[in-house]
Amino acid sequence: MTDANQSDLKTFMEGVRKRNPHQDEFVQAVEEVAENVFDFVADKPEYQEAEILRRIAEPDRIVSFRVCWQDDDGNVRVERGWRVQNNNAIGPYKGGLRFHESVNESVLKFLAFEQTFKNALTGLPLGGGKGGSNFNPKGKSDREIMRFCQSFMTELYRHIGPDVDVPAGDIGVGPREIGFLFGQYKRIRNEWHGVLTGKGLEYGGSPVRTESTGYGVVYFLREMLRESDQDIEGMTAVISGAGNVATHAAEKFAELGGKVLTLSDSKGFIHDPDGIDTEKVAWVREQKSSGGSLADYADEFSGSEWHEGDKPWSVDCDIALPCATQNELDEDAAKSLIDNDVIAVCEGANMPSTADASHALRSNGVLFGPGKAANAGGVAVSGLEMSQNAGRRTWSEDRLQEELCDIMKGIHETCAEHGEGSGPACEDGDCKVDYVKGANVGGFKKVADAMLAFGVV
Ligand SMILES: NC(=O)C1=CN([C@@H]2O[C@H](COP(=O)(O)OP(=O)(O)OC[C@H]3O[C@@H](n4cnc5c(N)ncnc54)[C@H](O)[C@@H]3O)[C@@H](O)[C@H]2O)C=CC1
Ligand SMILES: O=C(O)CCC(=O)C(=O)O
Repeated sequence: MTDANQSDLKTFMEGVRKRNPHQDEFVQAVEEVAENVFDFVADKPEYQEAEILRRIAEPDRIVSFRVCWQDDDGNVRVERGWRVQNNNAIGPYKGGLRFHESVNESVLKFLAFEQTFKNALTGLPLGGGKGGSNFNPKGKSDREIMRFCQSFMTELYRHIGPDVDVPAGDIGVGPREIGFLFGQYKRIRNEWHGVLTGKGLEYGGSPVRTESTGYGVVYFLREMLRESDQDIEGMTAVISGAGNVATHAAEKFAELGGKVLTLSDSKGFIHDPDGIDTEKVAWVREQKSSGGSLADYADEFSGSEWHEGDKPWSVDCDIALPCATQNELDEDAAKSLIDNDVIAVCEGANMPSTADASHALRSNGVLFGPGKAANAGGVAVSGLEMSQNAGRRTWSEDRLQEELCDIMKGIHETCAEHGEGSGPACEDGDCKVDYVKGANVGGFKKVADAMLAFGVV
């Protein structure tokens, strides 16, 4: 990047920081994209003059609302709900809902911003959005969750629609919550619309949506490894998280002949040197969905250990798949992985690596698949769920598995095209595809070209 570009980038980021005070996650996500985009548009005045990135980094709108509900003891509870509609240049806003106590506007803005690029990379006509609440379903009864979801949808329904904005699940929002939300939307509107994805198969859901994010991560990893004639078979992986993405990534990694050494939650991690095979993954899924503790794994499977309060990144491995939450892998964790000669890090979660960690890994020649590319399989199959609903059809599982595989290959190709022969390691003569740059530029170009066509709106 030239000095002039560097100075423009600095001014741009100062503006972003000033307009979004105390929104660290959002600023982090914008900065990661801006570094690559400023370089890309340096000789393209049409994008510069139209201020495309400045416009994408300002959400189209943010709806914030009060959500009142009653707990089982009759107490009135008050939470906050949001929907961030970031950009709909190439299709209706699309992205999940997160219910977790850590949810705030900064987190949802970063997720909606990332989603805009991710959805563009899928090649499907999907804009970017995200929403959620600081409500935490953990420890709540089914009735309490139902009442909360009904109250949340009683406000949200005004802002969504099959051609407007189509939410789905994310942390804390699984099939149970989607059922309650969809039931309330249908009751209020008296219309059956494919207005949410991740629905149950009995009422318009798509085969393979449940597995698609985790499986997609492993398909993307497989493509990255292929570039250097390597294969998952015989490799070891450290995986964080124990939810939808983590367990399906673990299942597919094991199915393809790899050995999964760890899974984790916010309380600690399990290390099983014998490997967490598909049967053990099924046990973890059942244990977590019934509200049980991951720590019990060590009693259930001999030879394994529970590490209270720790993260799994110091365990020796070939591959790391962070699949829990943002900024869970910091620079120290990256150094441990580098010291253990990790080959690849592929992000199942959204922005799980800090900026310093991402830079350290890439500078040291580690293949690095950013979340907006690697975890796009979930929203891609959501896009296919929308197509099925619109056509009043359900496609076969085989067809959807094949489409998912093809879409992940396509995303890999886009990243390779725009990230070829660059990246921090090039300075040391160890040139690999820079998937971060490839994903940022590939996603940006698709959205930017549509925005150019619309003029200044
Ligand atoms: N579900 C989906 O289709 C997609 C999810 N993602 C991302 O994947 C990540 C995981 O989402 P899901 O598996 O769907 O959620 P989930 O609710 O099924 O599981 C989340 C997992 O992360 C763990 N976790 C949450 N906060 C944590 C913390 N502070 N420290 C350590 N562990 C923590 C939980 O214990 C749980 O095991 C999130 O970043 C989400 O945005 C990305 C693309 C699609
Ligand atoms: O399927 C969807 O629309 C949501 C997926 C999502 O939230 C994500 O990709 O982070």
